[in-house]
Amino acid sequence: MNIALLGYGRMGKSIEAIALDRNHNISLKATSSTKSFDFSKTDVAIDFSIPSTAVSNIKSAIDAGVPVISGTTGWLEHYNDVIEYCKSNNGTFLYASNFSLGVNIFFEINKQLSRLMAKVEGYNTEIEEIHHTQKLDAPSGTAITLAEGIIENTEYKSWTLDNPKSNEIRIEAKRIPEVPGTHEITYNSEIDSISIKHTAHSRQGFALGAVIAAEWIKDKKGIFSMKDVLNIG
Ligand SMILES: NC(=O)C1=CN([C@@H]2O[C@H](COP(=O)(O)OP(=O)(O)OC[C@H]3O[C@@H](n4cnc5c(N)ncnc54)[C@H](OP(=O)(O)O)[C@@H]3O)[C@@H](O)[C@H]2O)C=CC1
Ligand SMILES: O=C(O)C1=N[C@H](C(=O)O)C[C@H](O)C1
Repeated sequence: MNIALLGYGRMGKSIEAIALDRNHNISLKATSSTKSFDFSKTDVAIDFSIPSTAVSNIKSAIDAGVPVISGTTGWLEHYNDVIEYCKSNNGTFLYASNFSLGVNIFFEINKQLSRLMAKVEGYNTEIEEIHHTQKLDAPSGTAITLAEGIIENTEYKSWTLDNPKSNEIRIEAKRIPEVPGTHEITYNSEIDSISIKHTAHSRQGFALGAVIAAEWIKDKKGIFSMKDVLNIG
């Protein structure tokens, strides 16, 4: 399969290594200096770029009739617009805030724990995420997905990075050099605390998940998520 990399930074390069290892070719390596994208030899596009350019990258692939997956975070206020664009152009699109298998299992554990915690009183929920200091967005896309999983099952209505109201989940975003991505959810009461935590040891899990998603989506039409790819949840 021929893969276009829309973004050739830390993730683009990790994806390239895994894609080549799985006998794929890289048809395009786009960076901030790439003027236009030539998709003529591309089967699937993978966008891991920056928040301000993700939407136009995704739409370019849809315009070219190329299935596109995106792992770029920090652009989700435009998610519905992209979905409408994809549907009206009969395109193929998959977004995941986190492509790693471990985190996608963690998303399901988070939802199950939140269902249990909704049945008891006296606990406050907090999410902590830690990433490297080059990260442009806060909170992480993964932390937002975790918060949404809790909101779905509890009385919480939204999340905040600031002082939380009683119906808000506080997300603390820490930036520490070289950390690939750590997420922890804690339920605190006066009596005890319950925590679940996922720690990425490298970017390999994100990159492998993205290549697996690209292989899966190649000949499909529509809007998908990692739940479709991994058949979990
Ligand atoms: N969903 C997931 O599993 C994961 C998501 N991410 C997310 O992926 C994104 C990328 O992360 P990371 O690789 O670490 O970031 P980097 O900063 O290392 O890479 C970003 C890349 O995007 C390129 N870029 C900038 N503008 C454009 C443009 N207009 N068109 C095409 N490419 C462009 C940059 O070009 P240049 O080199 O010229 O600056 C660079 O190559 C982030 O949003 C991050 O949060 C990260 C890990 C996992
Ligand atoms: O920027 C990163 O590095 C990461 N971003 C994603 C996010 O915002 O959740 C996924 C992963 O945690 C690494």
